Amino acid sequence: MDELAPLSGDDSRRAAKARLRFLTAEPVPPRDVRPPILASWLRARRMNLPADRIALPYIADPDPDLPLTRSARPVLQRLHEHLAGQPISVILTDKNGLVLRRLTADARLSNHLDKVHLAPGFSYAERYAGTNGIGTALEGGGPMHVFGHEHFAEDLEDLACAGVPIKHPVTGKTVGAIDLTCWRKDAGSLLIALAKTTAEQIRAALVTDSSARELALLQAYLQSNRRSGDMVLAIDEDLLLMNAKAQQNLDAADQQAVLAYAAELLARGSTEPISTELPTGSRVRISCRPVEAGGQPVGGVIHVVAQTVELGKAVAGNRPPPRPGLPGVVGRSAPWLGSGREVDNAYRAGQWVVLSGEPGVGKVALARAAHQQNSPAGSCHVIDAAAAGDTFGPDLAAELADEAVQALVIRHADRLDAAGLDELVGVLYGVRERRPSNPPWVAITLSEDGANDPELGDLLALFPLTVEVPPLRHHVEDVRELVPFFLAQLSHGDLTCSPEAMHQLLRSAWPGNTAELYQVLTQVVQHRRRAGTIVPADLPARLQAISRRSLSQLESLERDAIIRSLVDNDGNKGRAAQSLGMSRASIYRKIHAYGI
Ligand SMILES: Nc1ncnc2c1ncn2[C@@H]1O[C@H](COP(=O)(O)OP(=O)(O)OP(=O)(O)O)[C@@H](O)[C@H]1O
Repeated sequence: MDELAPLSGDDSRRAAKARLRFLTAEPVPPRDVRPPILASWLRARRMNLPADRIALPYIADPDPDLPLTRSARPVLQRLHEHLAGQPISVILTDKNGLVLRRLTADARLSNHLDKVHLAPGFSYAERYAGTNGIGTALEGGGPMHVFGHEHFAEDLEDLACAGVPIKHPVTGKTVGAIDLTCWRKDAGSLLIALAKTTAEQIRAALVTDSSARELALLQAYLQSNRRSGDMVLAIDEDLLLMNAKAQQNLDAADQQAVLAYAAELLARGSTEPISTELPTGSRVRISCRPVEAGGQPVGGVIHVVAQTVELGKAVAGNRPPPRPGLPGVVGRSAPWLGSGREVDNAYRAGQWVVLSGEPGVGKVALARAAHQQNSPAGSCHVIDAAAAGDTFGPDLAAELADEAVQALVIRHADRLDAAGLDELVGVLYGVRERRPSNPPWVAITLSEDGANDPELGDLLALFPLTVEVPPLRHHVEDVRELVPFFLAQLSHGDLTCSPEAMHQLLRSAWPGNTAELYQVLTQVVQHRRRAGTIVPADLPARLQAISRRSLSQLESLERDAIIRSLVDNDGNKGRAAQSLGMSRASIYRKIHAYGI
């Protein structure tokens, strides 16, 4: 049987019989089915895929700005026009089989493809759809033609498809696939030839576009590098350029942190510099300028400026050894360590500090940890302003007058009413006069909006520094350390977490942050009275149900923007979509995909 020629009537009947035999676990004569098809059927069987229907999950709203989508656009459009009204559908997918675009001129074929979910947002990877032109071509890494009964799922038996992987012209890696799908009865050997030519044209367009993009980025980088003596880096999706100064002064952890900050600035479209501390303790100012080519964003040029003379390796040989994290808290991600270092430095400098962030992110925990690090023998008191009674002012004054109190944390300061705020400001103003030789260190915690509340102006004037504590979803990798840390406290080391349960915990968005993780583990420990290993079935149902992949940093920023917009628009999805400049359909899909 010719590997790429369409099946004759006899071949087709033989393939139908072979499929039936295969599904009823009878031996399949090798001449009745092509070897790559049989191999694919076996893979589908191993994955327990249903053969009687197609059951695909909706994966994600395709990004119209992927380099592949952009480069392929004119090629697909031209082919679509040439096919003028023919019942052939032109389909572009990413490297995982996620359908990015579908162009179909024929309404009947288009309806059928909708029914079998061969549509943008669904993945035709073999692991979901079984044997098919897209998934099987991607699996085999070469052109693949799948006719009628050769499809594993019965729903696809009326179709024929020819898929060809698209390889990146420079890296040679598969970046996507092109697929032509038509009715089984219309299939001809030209289908695969046409798919191959189209894949080649897209590859050529990728060469032109990626060199234009890379050239624009390189020019912007070289200009910045020539003009400034700063550490300069440039990034796009695949490329990282770095000058010698950045290479010498930033170690791997610092580089990663700089790139994470730059990605955040680029996503926000912000050119305002940010000041921060890097994991090795260097204080720097980071700014990021977006670079465009042909009106499309291609990446950014990052400037990193050292803010103190002690900057890490800038003083060669004098680099202080990296300090460990603060006592009593765990987590090694750059955002978490960065916040910890800022609070720690503030404590050592006697600088009062505002800790702002979502509920349960660990604001009080960080303030306590900084105190523990620097004055382990002294006492640190925490007052909750949300529970303040009539005697809030006098209680606070008494606490602060006590010379033994070296640190005071006032949590939820933004929940005080106007009178409470006045009292707080009055007491804090008086404290340095009353304890001139031994002033206490004071930290207040605010919700993320509190820092911008004009009512808090007088209070905030007393605090020169605000440290943002990141939500857990922005450093979810720290869950790996938080879980054993909390389990040791809650179960005295009797319980450990299985890799499968950890996998589920790492996938949650943790809207209640670390406090929610602690609560979940408390529940698990209470329900599981026996010592041993926590498995997914021990977790609350909502965590067991999470099957989404982990979100990238940009995706989690997008999810946050959608949540904020929904809150601002009282949950009205239409208005939220409008204010974000996305369609209603997109916001519905994203709400579903991000599990909002
Ligand atoms: N990195 C961490 N390591 C260990 N424990 C942590 C960490 N972060 C938070 N916790 C613990 O998580 C719980 C919640 O933290 P914390 O009370 O400090 O949050 P918060 O941001 O001050 O909350 P809220 O805004 O509700 O006042 C506490 O039990 C705290 O000890």
